[in-house]
Amino acid sequence: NPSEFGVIGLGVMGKSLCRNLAQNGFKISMYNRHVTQLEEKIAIDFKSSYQELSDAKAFDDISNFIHSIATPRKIMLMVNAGEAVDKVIRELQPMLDAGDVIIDGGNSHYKDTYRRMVQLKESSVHFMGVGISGGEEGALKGPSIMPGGAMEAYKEVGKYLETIAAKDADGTPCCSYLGPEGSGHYVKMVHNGIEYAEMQLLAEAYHLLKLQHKNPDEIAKVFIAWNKGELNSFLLETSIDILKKKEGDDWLIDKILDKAANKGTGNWTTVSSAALGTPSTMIASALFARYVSAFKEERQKGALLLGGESTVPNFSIEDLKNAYQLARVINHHQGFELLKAASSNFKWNLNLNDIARIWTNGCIIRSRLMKTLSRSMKSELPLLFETDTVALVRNTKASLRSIVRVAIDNDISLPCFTEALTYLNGISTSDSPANLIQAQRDHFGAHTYQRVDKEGSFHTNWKNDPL
Ligand SMILES: O=C(O)[C@H](O)[C@@H](O)[C@H](O)[C@H](O)COP(=O)(O)O
Repeated sequence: NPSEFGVIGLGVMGKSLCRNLAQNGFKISMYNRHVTQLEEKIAIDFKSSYQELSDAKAFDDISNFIHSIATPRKIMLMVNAGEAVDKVIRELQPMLDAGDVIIDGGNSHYKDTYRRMVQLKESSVHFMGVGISGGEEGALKGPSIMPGGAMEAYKEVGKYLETIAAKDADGTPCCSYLGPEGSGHYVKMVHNGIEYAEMQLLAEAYHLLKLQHKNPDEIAKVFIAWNKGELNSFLLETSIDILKKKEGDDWLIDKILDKAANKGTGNWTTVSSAALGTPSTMIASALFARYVSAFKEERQKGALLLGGESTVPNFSIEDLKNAYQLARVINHHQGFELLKAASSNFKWNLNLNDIARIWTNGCIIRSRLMKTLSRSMKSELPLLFETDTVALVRNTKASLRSIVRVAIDNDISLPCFTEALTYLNGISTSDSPANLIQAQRDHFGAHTYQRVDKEGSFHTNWKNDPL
């Protein structure tokens, strides 16, 4: 009997998805390419390692793999983003039939996804860019899935993706068709952008508590209390696990080098927000905080040459908690505003409530806040101006102000907390100083300006002396 679904690429995510598909009763074929003598056994060894894969077919020859799958074929690529995807497509395309569906489940750039869609269209093969979030465990037990591409293609593969996906509070799959072209990968990219700022906010809270000479266990206790309430989230739980992890008598966290890496999605999100003219300032701050962290030697030299004397910051846990809650809401507001801008710019007609719903389970940014947003978010109103958020701002802004003040007074760098307050003040300033910017642009570049008292655009000879 031919298989009904194929998976190419048995890395961490590929393996978990195969087991998830098999555990859900799907007849699958698995393929991993030859690289070294090791490869020889990858697919076959993997098959023999798990009972649920007993009916699965394992291949290290791509043509046998292709011919083991019923047509129209449904094949998911789980290979590294970039050239690896193009290489596999070049190998596959000559062997595929019209109507087959190729799904790219990796963290690919949405523009690459669109290019590949156009390329495969020449062979009447569908290509879908599908964001998959949740890491190794999520992929096995139920990830959050963000499909983009032709609806016609989704009709072929939706059943498989929805079955393996996490389920929301009502039991509905955290997977539904999002839109055309690279919209699926775009939504996953923004998911990761929000993830960057969420992680950075937790790192900044950890930093402040550590500067109060709290040890990792004591910091974990603070986070455990937060996790019981409104602030409950997967990333908070992850941070608690990490803070409690010991190596002998030492905490492992204290042994980890403070240089944050990245694989590109935060960068792409920041580039896209700049291109779309949407201020995703917290995601950008989180990305650049990772870049600053990479300059370890310079930071050590900076501490000696430029640093102030280290002082113990005096702040209340209550203020930190409120500041964290508000900063998270501003981060989500900016993320959804970026999705809104992309949806209108690319004419994708994204359903923001459904995206929030898909992000309530399975993914890295799943949280109680996301559940609230999936129910309350009204697409026409920016999240920040919604009644509940306005009330939250009124109740917690003082805390955010005091946390940022403590950072400034103690020479502590809190990029995301500080940016949250800066953005909040900026977006609630009716008379900004941008009028001087416009005049300066007109002065040195004749770029013209608009007036508050007359329609039209104006240019002024700013030099009082005649030209
Ligand atoms: O949603 C997810 O499951 C993760 O976001 C996943 O996609 C991956 O862990 C990212 O690559 C992390 O991004 P960085 O490597 O850039 O931190």
